[in-house]
Amino acid sequence: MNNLLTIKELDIFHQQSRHYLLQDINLSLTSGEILALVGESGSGKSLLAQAILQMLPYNLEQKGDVFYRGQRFLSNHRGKNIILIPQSIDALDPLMKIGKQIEGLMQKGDHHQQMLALLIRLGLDTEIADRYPFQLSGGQARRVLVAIAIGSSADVVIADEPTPGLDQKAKQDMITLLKEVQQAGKSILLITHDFDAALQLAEQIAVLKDGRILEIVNRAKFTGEGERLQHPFTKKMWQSLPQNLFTRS
Ligand SMILES: Nc1ncnc2c1ncn2[C@@H]1O[C@H](COP(=O)(O)OP(=O)(O)OP(=O)(O)O)[C@@H](O)[C@H]1O
Ligand code: NI
Repeated sequence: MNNLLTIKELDIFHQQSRHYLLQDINLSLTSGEILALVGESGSGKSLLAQAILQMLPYNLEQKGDVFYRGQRFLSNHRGKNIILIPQSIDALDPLMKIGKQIEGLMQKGDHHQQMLALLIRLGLDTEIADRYPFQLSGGQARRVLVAIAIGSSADVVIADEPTPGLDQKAKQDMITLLKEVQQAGKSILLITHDFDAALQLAEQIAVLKDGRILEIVNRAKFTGEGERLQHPFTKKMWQSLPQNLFTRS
């Protein structure tokens, strides 16, 4: 199996109190795959993204291993090999024009032309290349974050909560954009509380609860009343989807 990103026995804990936020996380992302990690708000999803990239807040510590293509992850893999689509659009550099931010992580060729082509491909007006982040709408800024990921040399994309509180149309647009990321040849670790979005995108779904992964389930197992699911929590999550509530009587 061609593993791009492997996470082994990863723990995250408070430096002072040794209180554990995440425990024994094991995941592997294969080439071309979308793997979803689904968990409730506050379950530690963003911290996991930060730990993978070695960007945890100073008061937290991590233990365990992260490998990129079999090599221990190093901070110079960040952006070049593994890129984050962050949860917050504030992650854009406020002082740099959008065009420059997209070109920043591109590797070869005519960056300017590639950048403009990307904007068009993602349904954005090329004029925004000359704007600053504060001049964009929230939806445009999210698209720009996706454009940066597609344009970068990284082949692993960690998408942290890409569909937060979006209306149905905006959410479906974002799902289409993430499929574009996959079609651009990248593998995605999709981190989300939106189980429905995860089911639409991912082949494998890891269920996070109380700091641990309960099970990693193939999408095909989400059928009927959930009889092929092992864990009661996963079953409940499946049965609580609006479309399943509707069909049950
Ligand atoms: N620097 C920190 N020090 C101590 N606790 C923290 C720190 N950062 C986050 N936490 C706590 O860790 C838990 C997990 O936070 P995290 O942001 O990873 O959640 P999340 O699953 O991404 O939630 P959401 O879906 O709302 O984005 C939360 O309870 C949060 O309060
Ligand atoms: Ni988060």
